[in-house]
Amino acid sequence: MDHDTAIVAEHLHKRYRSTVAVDGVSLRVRAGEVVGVLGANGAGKTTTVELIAGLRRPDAGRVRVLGLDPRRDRAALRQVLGVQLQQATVHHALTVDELIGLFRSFYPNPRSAGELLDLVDLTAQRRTRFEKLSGGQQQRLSIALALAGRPRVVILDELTTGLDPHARRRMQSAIEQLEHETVLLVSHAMDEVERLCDRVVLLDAGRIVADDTPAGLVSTVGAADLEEAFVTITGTRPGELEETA
Ligand SMILES: Nc1ncnc2c1ncn2[C@@H]1O[C@H](COP(=O)(O)OP(=O)(O)OP(=O)(O)O)[C@@H](O)[C@H]1O
Repeated sequence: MDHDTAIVAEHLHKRYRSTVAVDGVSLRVRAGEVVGVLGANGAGKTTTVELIAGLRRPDAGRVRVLGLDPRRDRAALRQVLGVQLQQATVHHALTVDELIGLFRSFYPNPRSAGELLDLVDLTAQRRTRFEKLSGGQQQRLSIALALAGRPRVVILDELTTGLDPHARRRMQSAIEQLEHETVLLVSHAMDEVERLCDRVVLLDAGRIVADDTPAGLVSTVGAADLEEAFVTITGTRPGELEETA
């Protein structure tokens, strides 16, 4: 893998019992690129990023993140990869300060607690236990925790879903401020993808059906905007459930 490449996924397959979730996904992400992963509900986005993060084992295929095998090189990967998932799995009785301190302690050169609190606008909640935070605040904290160790690669699964407009803008500008990081961003918000992403991959039934810049995708199908391109290619709207046979 050359130095320019941050993520390589080759021919990934993942099945859950009778459901084929990921059906031959191959993807290459250059260092510093911000790539959006789009698709209807159930298209395989979360499974794909979980395979890349090493949280699930592919049935077939190969993943490398900065040259590391996510399952074999777990400890090394944890130092360079930050992951924000839909379901936070943190200790609910700990306060915001304690969780940030805990995550900072995992890394040799973490972002400061003040910077992290400011980034996600939780300074006023720093002494609040996780379980007492609102859903949106918990989500913002999980973004701060994903960024605590200055990861070189960041995986964000639904960065702003469920956040109010102010918090959405705030989280998007936090991601815009990341300068050298490689970002894989699962999103249903087409405005967010157009704003943040250099490139988008569109999944449909576990396969990549488009891989282009947002503008390239729009012009290829002759759409007015990314949302219309999404509808044209997948036959569903972003966030809508995919038709199953
Ligand atoms: N743990 C699991 N066990 C069984 N089936 C699963 C599991 N996780 C996902 N699936 C199925 O695999 C398919 C892909 O799911 P996945 O969560 O990857 O899609 P997604 O594109 O992230 O969807 P969403 O937009 O709703 O988050 C779906 O049909 C889903 O029902």
